[in-house]
Amino acid sequence: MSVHFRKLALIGIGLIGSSIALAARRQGLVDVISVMTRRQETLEEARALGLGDIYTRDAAEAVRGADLVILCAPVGAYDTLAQAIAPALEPGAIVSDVGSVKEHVVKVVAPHLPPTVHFIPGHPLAGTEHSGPSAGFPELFAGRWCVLTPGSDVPEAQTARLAAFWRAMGSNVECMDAAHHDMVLAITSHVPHLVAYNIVGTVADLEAATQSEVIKFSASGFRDFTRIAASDPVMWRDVFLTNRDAVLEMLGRFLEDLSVLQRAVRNGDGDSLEAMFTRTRAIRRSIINAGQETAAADFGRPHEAPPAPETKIVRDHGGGDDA
Ligand SMILES: NC(=O)c1ccc[n+]([C@@H]2O[C@H](COP(=O)([O-])OP(=O)(O)OC[C@H]3O[C@@H](n4cnc5c(N)ncnc54)[C@H](O)[C@@H]3O)[C@@H](O)[C@H]2O)c1
Ligand SMILES: O=C(O)C(=O)C[C@]1(C(=O)O)C=C[C@@H](O)C=C1
Repeated sequence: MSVHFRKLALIGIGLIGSSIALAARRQGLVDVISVMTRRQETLEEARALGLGDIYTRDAAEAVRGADLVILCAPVGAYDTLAQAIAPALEPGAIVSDVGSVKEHVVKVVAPHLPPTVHFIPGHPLAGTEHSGPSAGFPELFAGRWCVLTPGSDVPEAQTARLAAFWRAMGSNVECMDAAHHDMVLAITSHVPHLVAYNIVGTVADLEAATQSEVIKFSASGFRDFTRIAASDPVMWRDVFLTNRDAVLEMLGRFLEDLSVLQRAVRNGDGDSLEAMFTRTRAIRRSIINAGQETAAADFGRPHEAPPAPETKIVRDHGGGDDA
């Protein structure tokens, strides 16, 4: 099993696409990188940064001859992009993506793909609030999880090959089914972003209404929220349009728990508040400790031999054939 690919096609070259280009190049995982994007201006930016070897606005041309294709555009563009690349895909190629939602991706991409390719949706749980080709950096995936959601028809060796690619870029890899992914990410990523967008919007409205300098004197806790709320508007619009059910379910749970806190504040229930905050402080500390352990992995050395496949299977995939 080889972790090396002849030609990697990146369809979309923003924060995630450019980080893959830089990491794959640095680790010697690919011979040729073709870069496709919709706008000429973005393509020229990618070219100036030297992110690839071939630059095109034609998605079919980008994937021709590629043995690894990764969709790195906002998920709202996937349907059209899948249709465009399908006739040009090389038999045996791995087709993957990095989208923040997974059931929708399976639903809109899989029906267009020929049966000769291996479709393995993916999601690196790593990012920043920045976007565009110049936002990428090769260490983005180091010590971070990458979730793969292969359908049951995908040979294990192909999933292991893609998992080895992500591990060579520094990621830990876990497989799960698409619906489980969407539920977990709804509460750990999508609802937190919604909360950040909301609180920053509320503060801005209050500032305008009271004509006071609320934002100028904001403390660092609020500034942490503004970082998240600065995330790409198109990407996040698409996340909420395509993971609606899971987000609404988790938002309901979140609002119930918030009203428990509201009651504790109203009643002056210090014991409940302190117990809650003690629990969440412990969670933060355990995340930081776990992060330090995984980041200590030996990422950064040029990739020499493919690591043994040790991809963890969390659940059988149940969503691959719903397309
Ligand atoms: N930003 C994050 O934190 C993060 C993390 C993990 C996964 N993701 C996922 O990665 C994907 C890309 O996100 P990003 O942060 O790199 O976004 P980005 O805005 O930085 O880049 C998106 C790129 O997609 C391309 N693009 C946009 N519309 C297109 C279209 N219609 N056709 C072809 N190309 C198009 C452009 O090259 C653009 O630069 C999204 O699906 C997102 O859900 C993002
Ligand atoms: O660090 C950040 O800025 C992010 O928001 C990254 C983050 C997240 O952790 O929620 C955002 C969206 C992704 O799909 C994966 C990662």
